[in-house]
Amino acid sequence: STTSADYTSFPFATNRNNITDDYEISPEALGVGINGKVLKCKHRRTGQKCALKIIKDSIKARQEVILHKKACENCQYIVQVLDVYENKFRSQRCILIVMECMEGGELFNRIQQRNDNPYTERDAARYILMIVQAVNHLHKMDIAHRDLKPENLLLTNQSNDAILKLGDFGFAKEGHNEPLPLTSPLFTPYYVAPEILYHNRYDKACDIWSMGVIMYILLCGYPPFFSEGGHTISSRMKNKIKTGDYQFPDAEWRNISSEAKSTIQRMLTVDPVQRITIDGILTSSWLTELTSDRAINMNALQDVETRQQLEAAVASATDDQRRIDD
Ligand SMILES: c1cc2nc(N[C@H]3CCCNC3)c3c(n2n1)NCC3
Repeated sequence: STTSADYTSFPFATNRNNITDDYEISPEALGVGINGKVLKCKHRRTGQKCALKIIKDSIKARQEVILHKKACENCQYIVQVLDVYENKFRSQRCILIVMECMEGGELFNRIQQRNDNPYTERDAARYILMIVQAVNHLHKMDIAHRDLKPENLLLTNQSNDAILKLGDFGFAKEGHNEPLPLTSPLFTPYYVAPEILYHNRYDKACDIWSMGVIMYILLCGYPPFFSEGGHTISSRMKNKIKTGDYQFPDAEWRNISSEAKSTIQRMLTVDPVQRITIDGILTSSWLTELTSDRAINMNALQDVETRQQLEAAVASATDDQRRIDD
């Protein structure tokens, strides 16, 4: 069960010494989120640049750290947790998470910089595939992230072939590990809620919905659901979300494949039970065609380059031979 007891002690060693013994912390904030700031810091011994998140100690804070550290192991698409410290500042107990520094910043800013020319389907698919891999890794560990958004998707560097990684596990939740005692004679089914019978599967389904919104934005540059005017959510916008009322305006969506649109439609399905799962996305024709023919294309491209290099080499060797003959 996920009672508080599970999160009072860390299942891994944390550092109790003062973090400034090992890291030089710069006042420069890399980013600001609702549950904490992220500062730049540098490992004194190795000089490695890192990111530091300081959160007030609490059961929720411990849950975030435990799930983030567990999730990042064996997954290159989740921001790596390098160190965890338990320190006290002015008698306030704090948890400090040292992470790899994602120098490319938030995907959110990258999308904004592109303002009116959104990604090509291929570029978008490159990012979406990395997000899908991260979410697949989480869902296979029975973890739901529950806060998927471009602000929590970070890039390793400023280049176009940067790797996209998922961070910020402040809302993450581990599903029920043990099966419910549905079969136990002591279990009275009269009072059990439907979501319990779904084994919290709808938690994971909300990640799929969020991915659908992110995929939509990557392909056209604006969100499927928005409120006229300001950023605050309006009741009209809420109703559009509840009824799955969105469009694919022709101007931006005319040249986008029907596979991409149908994949988005399966992700933006209002009923969580009908919504496509992460396995459904991994085996979707849009992703498989794109990644497979991309692989083929990559090989073909390399073949062409190799052939051109060979021809150039032969040509220059022939010139040399002719000069020698002359
Ligand atoms: C690791 C973690 C991290 N978090 C960051 N920013 C956080 C701020 C809160 C919302 N999610 C993203 C930034 C980073 N990094 N690097 N580099 C630039 C900005």
